[in-house]
Amino acid sequence: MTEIAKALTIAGTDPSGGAGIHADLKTFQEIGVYGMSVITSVVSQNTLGVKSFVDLELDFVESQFDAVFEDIHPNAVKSGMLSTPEVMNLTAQKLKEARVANYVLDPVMIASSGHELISEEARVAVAKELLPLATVVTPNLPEAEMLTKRTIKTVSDMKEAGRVLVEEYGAKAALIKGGHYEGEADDYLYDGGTFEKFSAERFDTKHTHGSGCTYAAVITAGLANGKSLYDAVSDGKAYITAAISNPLNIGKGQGPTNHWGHRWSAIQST
Ligand SMILES: Nc1ncnc2c1ncn2[C@@H]1O[C@H](COP(=O)(O)OP(=O)(O)O)[C@@H](O)[C@H]1O
Ligand SMILES: Cc1ncc(COP(=O)(O)OP(=O)(O)O)c(N)n1
Repeated sequence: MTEIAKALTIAGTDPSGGAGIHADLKTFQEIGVYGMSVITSVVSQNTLGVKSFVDLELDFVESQFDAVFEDIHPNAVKSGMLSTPEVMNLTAQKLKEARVANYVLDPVMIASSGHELISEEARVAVAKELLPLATVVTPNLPEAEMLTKRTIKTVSDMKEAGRVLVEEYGAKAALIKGGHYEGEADDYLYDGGTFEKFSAERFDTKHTHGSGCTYAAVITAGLANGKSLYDAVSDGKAYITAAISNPLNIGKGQGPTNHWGHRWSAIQST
C-alpha cells in the first residue's frame, strides 16, 4: 500500500478560515497530503483584521509537539505565527529532537493591534535558533527587512536579503516574496548557488488574506511529497497565483485566497 505523505503546521488560528492553521490544513488537504497541527496562539481575527490573541502556555504547546512526534513522523514541517521567543526556542528544540528533514519557516509577524510587530528578542531567536534549521525561509518584504535589518527598495535589495539569510544566518534557502513590491508579483529564491525568479502577473485585488500561509503550505506539501525545492516553489507560485486570480469574495474586508483556484473553471462548469 502507498504511504501518504504527512505534513505538520505550527501556527496560530483564524476563526474566519483564511490564514494560519486553517489555510495550511486546507492547502495540505487540497494537495493530498495528510495534515497535522500544533497551535501556538488562538487569534481573534477575520477579513477585516486582528482583534486580539492569546498565546497558549508553553507547556501546552510542548505537549502538542510531543503528542504528534511520539506517534507520527511528518515528512515536512511548516511554522507560521510563533509569537514569543520562548515558543521559537521550543520549536527549534522539538524540530532538532524529531530530526525533521524538511522545514519551511514562514516568519510571520503579528500583533494584537493588527500591526506587524516583532521584538528584538524574537528576531534574535528566529536568527539564532530557527534560520539555521530552515530548508527555506519565506519572508515578505517587511519580514525580510526586519530579519536582515536592511531596507529593501529594489530587486537587487531583495536578492541581497536572500543572500544574507542564507550566507550569514544559515538558512539553506530563502524565498523573498514580492507581494508588497511594485509591478509584477515576482519572488526570488536563493539556495546558496543561484537566484531563481518566480514571476506572475499582479492582480488588482484586495483578496489576498492568508496568501503567505497558503504559498508556504504548498511548498511544505511539495517537500513532504519528495519534490525538489525548486519544483515545490514552482507549484506554490502556480497555486497562489490561481488562488489570488479567482477570488471567492468572502467577508467584508481583505478576503481569503481560493484553494480551488487551480481547478476553478472545472468546478464552476459542473
Ligand atoms: N495582487 C497580487 N497578484 C498576484 N500575486 C500576488 C499579489 N499579491 C501577492 N502576490 C503573491 O502572493 C504571494 C504572497 O506574497 P506576499 O504578499 O509578499 O506575502 P505575505 O502574504 O506573507 O505578506 C507571493 O507569491 C506574491 O508574489
Ligand atoms: C494565525 C495567523 N497566521 C498568519 C497570518 C498572516 O497571514 P499571511 O498569509 O502571512 O499574511 P496575509 O497574506 O494575510 O497578509 C495571520 N493573519 N494569522
